[in-house]
Amino acid sequence: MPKSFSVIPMKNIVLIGFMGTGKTTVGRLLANRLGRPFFDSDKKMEYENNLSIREIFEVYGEFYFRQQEKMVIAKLSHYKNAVIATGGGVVLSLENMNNLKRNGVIITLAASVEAILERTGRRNTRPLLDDFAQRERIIKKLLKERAELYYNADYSINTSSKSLQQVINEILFFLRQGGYLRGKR
Ligand SMILES: Nc1ncnc2c1ncn2[C@@H]1O[C@H](COP(=O)(O)OP(=O)(O)O)[C@@H](O)[C@H]1O
Ligand SMILES: O=C(O)C1=C[C@@H](OP(=O)(O)O)[C@@H](O)[C@H](O)C1
Ligand SMILES: [Mg+2]
Repeated sequence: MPKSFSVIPMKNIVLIGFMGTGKTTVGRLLANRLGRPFFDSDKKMEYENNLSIREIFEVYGEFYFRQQEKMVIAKLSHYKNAVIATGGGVVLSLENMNNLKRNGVIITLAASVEAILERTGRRNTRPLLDDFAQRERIIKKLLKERAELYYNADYSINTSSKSLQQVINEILFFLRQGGYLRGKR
């Protein structure tokens, strides 16, 4: 019998949620905390295409981006013990969600329009929010379209007025309560 807990295959911890809710940042910190590998579907797509997300949108368009996203999610879903941050639009595909759920516990990060505006305004890396004058309207529209899809999760956290550390502690509490973590961590 292996002594180390880490070799026991465990579910992936998958973060979903709208742009700017903190998936990439929280995912990386959580993975460090748990000593698990971290993957971000956008980063993996950028690496595999040798293009930034912005370039993929500009050169090939959103449809191609969504196809690439599906391929990356299908690959990541075969991993074990990982923390996976997804892009905000991953919920648009039921195939993505079914893949992620097969071996993952799904956690939604949510945030108010104000927090999303503030957090996504720091760096202009999201092609869907390029039109600066229309950002608030676009965020509200997309949130409305997707709201129900983000409920497709095992747990949900409103991060609006929480620090990164508070968000991580809340995730850890949920994971421990749910028996998703084994060992001392
Ligand atoms: N709870 C939080 N409190 C304050 N800032 C946050 C919080 N969560 C994320 N951020 C910041 O918001 C920005 C967007 O976060 P990011 O992880 O890229 O979100 P996502 O991957 O969900 O789009 C980053 O600058 C990040 O540091
Ligand atoms: O919501 C979306 O459709 C998108 C979210 C982005 O990821 P983040 O949620 O990490 O910003 C990125 O995948 C792309 O710009 C499209
Ligand atoms: Mg991200």
